[in-house]
Amino acid sequence: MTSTLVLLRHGESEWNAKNLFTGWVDVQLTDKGRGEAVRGGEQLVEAGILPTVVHTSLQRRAINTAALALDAADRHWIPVRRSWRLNERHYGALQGKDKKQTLDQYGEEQFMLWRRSFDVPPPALADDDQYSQVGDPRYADLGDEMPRTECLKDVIARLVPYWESGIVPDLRAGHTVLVAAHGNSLRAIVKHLDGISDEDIAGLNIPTGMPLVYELDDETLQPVTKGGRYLDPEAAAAAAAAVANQGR
Ligand SMILES: O=C(O)[C@@H](CO)OP(=O)(O)O
Repeated sequence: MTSTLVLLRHGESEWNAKNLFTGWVDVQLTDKGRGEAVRGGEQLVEAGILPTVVHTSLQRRAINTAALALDAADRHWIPVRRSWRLNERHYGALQGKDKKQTLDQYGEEQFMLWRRSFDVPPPALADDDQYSQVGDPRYADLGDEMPRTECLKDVIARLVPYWESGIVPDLRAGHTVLVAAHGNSLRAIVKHLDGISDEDIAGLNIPTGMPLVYELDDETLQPVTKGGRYLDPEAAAAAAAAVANQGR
């Protein structure tokens, strides 16, 4: 027997459209992003995959994507769980910076280290920066855990406890679980599930608004098929390549 897990990156956000590093800045979806979210929900219906519980980050692009996709699937009523541990990677001092300008200023190697290396975080964001989340009430309980920058390794360290305590129990209870989150928090889940090496994860990119479906063995919760499956694999491959090329 298997359990079904659906990973869904939010639809295009306003800062995706402007090519800005986003991280914990709580930007809105664009009209295109809202359309992607609805289409994601329609794809789930066409595939006969109906979520019975949804997990989201605390960021509106993921929250609103989940709501739009579930509404399109007539599943707007299912239980919702949210955690900061599903938030996008905190992008440190790069938050709000233009990706192309950053590439031009620092060069390809440093740019890609910051974007995709496993363990090199960008410089920390100052607490008085306009894009800091210090003082945001939704993070009031975090105390020392509140990040000022993160690399993917840091995201895995804060996300896996939620995977174990929040998502695994729902899978074990037989739920079809939808996780609506972000490019890098979902890369963390995929790395954890598929056992991808610290080097190889650099090459993995997740497109916006496209459901990625994993069947997990009930006993081990290991993927039956590594990498899962996109419901529209050709469109997902093209969109993932575009994410990889951002800044160029
Ligand atoms: O800016 C961000 O927060 C992320 C996702 O949009 O960007 P990147 O793909 O460069 O990690």
